[in-house]
Amino acid sequence: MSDQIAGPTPRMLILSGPAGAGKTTIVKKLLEAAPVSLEMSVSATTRAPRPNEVDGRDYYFLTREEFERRRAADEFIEWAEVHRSGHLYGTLKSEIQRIQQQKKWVLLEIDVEGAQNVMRLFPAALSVFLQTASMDEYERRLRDRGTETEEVILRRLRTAREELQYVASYKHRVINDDLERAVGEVRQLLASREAELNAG
Ligand SMILES: Nc1nc2c(ncn2[C@@H]2O[C@H](COP(=O)(O)OP(=O)(O)O)[C@@H](O)[C@H]2O)c(=O)[nH]1
Ligand SMILES: Nc1ncnc2c1ncn2[C@@H]1O[C@H](COP(=O)(O)OP(=O)(O)O)[C@@H](O)[C@H]1O
Repeated sequence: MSDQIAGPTPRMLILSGPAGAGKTTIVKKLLEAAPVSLEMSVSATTRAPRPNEVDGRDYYFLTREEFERRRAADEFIEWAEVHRSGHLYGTLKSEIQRIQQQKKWVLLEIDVEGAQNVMRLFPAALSVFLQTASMDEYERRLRDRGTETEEVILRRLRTAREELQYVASYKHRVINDDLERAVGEVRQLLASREAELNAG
């Protein structure tokens, strides 16, 4: 599966967590400032873009046919159907290659299922599960964001409860109650891992 990717990089950060946990917010802050040079792998998805999203920057927005064609052509290192939404999400090999060629850290913001597959392929990757302080807080944020219907919110809450069972498979867990502290923790993890890799 990873055959086309030269030398599986240990410089990879996998970030997962329930919808509304703050992944997008934290990724944005990391891309603004981090102790290592890192770049986001832009995923492909069959879901529709939100009003502020740009094709090729936030996601590659594909039709289901195009996604399936690329999947059949073995263009993904992993893919998953997320949130029982019926929508497919996947990490393109070409993205990993593009970032590796620049000798940067690869940042993957992917769901728990996809993350399990990537961890198998790249066991040396740094993995972080992002959590909110409580399920109540999580629900409040999801509602405050105001981008989803009630049905979607309820489905995501169910998914979030299931996802919590995967926490143990991540190397680190960061609680995003205070945003600056949470971002600081992730930056610290990156710095420590980079120092470790440079030493060894
Ligand atoms: N497996 C996998 N999951 C992805 C990928 N890209 C995004 N996701 C996950 O898809 C889920 C939904 O993302 P999105 O539609 O942007 O909604 P959001 O979580 O509310 O921002 C999140 O859990 C992401 O981590 C990918 O390439 N592969
Ligand atoms: N530490 C925090 N405290 C309060 N609100 C936060 C915090 N982190 C993120 N948020 C807010 O929570 C909402 C969901 O965050 P978002 O980054 O979109 O989550 P995700 O990408 O995990 O779905 C957004 O409105 C965001 O501004």
